[in-house]
Amino acid sequence: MLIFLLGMMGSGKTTLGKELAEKLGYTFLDLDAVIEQKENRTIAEIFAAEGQERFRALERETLQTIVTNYKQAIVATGGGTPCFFDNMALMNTSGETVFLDVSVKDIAQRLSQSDLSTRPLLAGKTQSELISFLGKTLSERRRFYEQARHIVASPPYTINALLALLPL
Ligand SMILES: Nc1ncnc2c1ncn2[C@@H]1O[C@H](COP(=O)(O)OP(=O)(O)O)[C@@H](O)[C@H]1O
Ligand SMILES: O=C(O)C1=C[C@@H](OP(=O)(O)O)[C@@H](O)[C@H](O)C1
Ligand SMILES: [Mg+2]
Repeated sequence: MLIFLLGMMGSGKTTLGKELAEKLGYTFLDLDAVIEQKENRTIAEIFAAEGQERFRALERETLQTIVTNYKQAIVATGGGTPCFFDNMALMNTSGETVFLDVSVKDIAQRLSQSDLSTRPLLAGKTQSELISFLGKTLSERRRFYEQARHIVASPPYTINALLALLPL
């Protein structure tokens, strides 16, 4: 089975995805990391050199390659993945989708302790700019995220909450 983790930057897709893959013995794929390997440059470098539009095209292409080549894996998507092209439909027809619905307050708290420069959409923002950007972005993206088959909406967002939802 393919399991796609969806949600905002900082919602824990990469962290929980790794843990879940280890627990289930599945391959773990982080969509951003696969793009970086393929391109031999970082997400920040892709945005800086070619802009978000090119990144979204690469993201779509990579998602399609994963869906074609893997039958069993946990896929941590990027925060924007569900919101471009028909990526949401592609994921819903290829496996199980889980939206990690973490509050803006919790996300901002987590991200303030991380290096924002690796996430080009957040780089250089103050804490109050970060909170207002995350709030606006989540309200625009929610309609895509809510197309996920499963939603994890209560803290502490553990893998046990994920395991309880999935038809394994
Ligand atoms: N369940 C959690 N509780 C608290 N902090 C978390 C949790 N999951 C992730 N984090 C922290 O939040 C930050 C972003 O996590 P990450 O997995 O990179 O998110 P995403 O891939 O969704 O952007 C990291 O610093 C990580 O250590
Ligand atoms: O929300 C977004 O548009 C993005 C999220 C990032 O992934 P994470 O959600 O893992 O930070 C990465 O794909 C890129 O910086 C754009
Ligand atoms: Mg990630």
